[in-house]
Amino acid sequence: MKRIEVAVAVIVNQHGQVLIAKRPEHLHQGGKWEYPGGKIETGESVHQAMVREIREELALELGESEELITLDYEYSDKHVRLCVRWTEHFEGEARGMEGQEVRWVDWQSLEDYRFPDANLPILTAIEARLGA
Ligand SMILES: Nc1nc2c([nH]c(=O)n2[C@@H]2O[C@H](COP(=O)(O)OP(=O)(O)OP(=O)(O)O)[C@@H](O)[C@H]2O)c(=O)[nH]1
Ligand SMILES: [Mg+2]
Repeated sequence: MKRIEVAVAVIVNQHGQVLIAKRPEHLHQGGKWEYPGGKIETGESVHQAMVREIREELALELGESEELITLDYEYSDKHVRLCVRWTEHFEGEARGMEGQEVRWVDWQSLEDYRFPDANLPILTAIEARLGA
């Protein structure tokens, strides 16, 4: 099965809150919460794809970012590589441009939200950074 490469953004504000969005019901893994992002297009770096997706989905402008974790996961119907980056640099107010619900969540509360199965290592990586 083809593996799709996805740029994923962990966006953190000055209060240690992380921005999450709810995936529309009709999409793959719909109804669950996600770190915003989307598919990397040909010729794009992960950072570039992430900046483009966050502009499209949330109307936020991201600044510099750094790698957090890269992980491969095989859903029954889809294989994904999540290239997850970390940024504390953004301008604007997050809005769900595609009608999706968007929330800033204390990092300690992330475990209360249902994310796609692939996501568990991302939570561990966030906790390692913010909980240290
Ligand atoms: N954005 C995002 N995608 C995730 C996460 N976890 C996870 O398994 N995925 C999977 O990665 C893929 C990302 O695709 P997407 O639907 O966001 O892609 P996209 O924004 O380019 O949308 P499109 O399909 O309309 O082009 C989906 O299969 C989704 O289920 C996550 O935390 N954030
Ligand atoms: Mg997306």
